[in-house]
Amino acid sequence: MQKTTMQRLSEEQIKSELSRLQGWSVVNGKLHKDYIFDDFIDAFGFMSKAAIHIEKMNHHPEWFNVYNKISIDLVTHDAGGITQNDISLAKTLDLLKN
Ligand SMILES: C[C@H](O)[C@H](O)[C@H]1CNC2=NC(N)=NC(=O)C2=N1
Repeated sequence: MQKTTMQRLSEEQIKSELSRLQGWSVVNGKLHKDYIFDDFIDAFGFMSKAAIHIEKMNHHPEWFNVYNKISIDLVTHDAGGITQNDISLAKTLDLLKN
């Protein structure tokens, strides 16, 4: 698998990206959002659908599911911070959620 070098975004760049996203914030240095679904089946369906895109992007979320809730944290481990890959994944997840 090819490794792409990704630059950590600056505080300013993150702030500007956040202003164009809905419901995302930075928590403990990671892009964070909680999604609420009707039930577990809906939440799990979303995760399955998202998994296809995640694999294609080769960029993986930290996520935690309990029943109808998915708590999502996005960070680029290779870069040790938030990169454009995290922004792209946030946008992809939001599109799949709606
Ligand atoms: C080898 C492979 O490209 C890396 O491990 C990828 C896979 N998915 C990844 N996902 C995330 N969130 N951060 C990474 O640094 C990362 N690196």
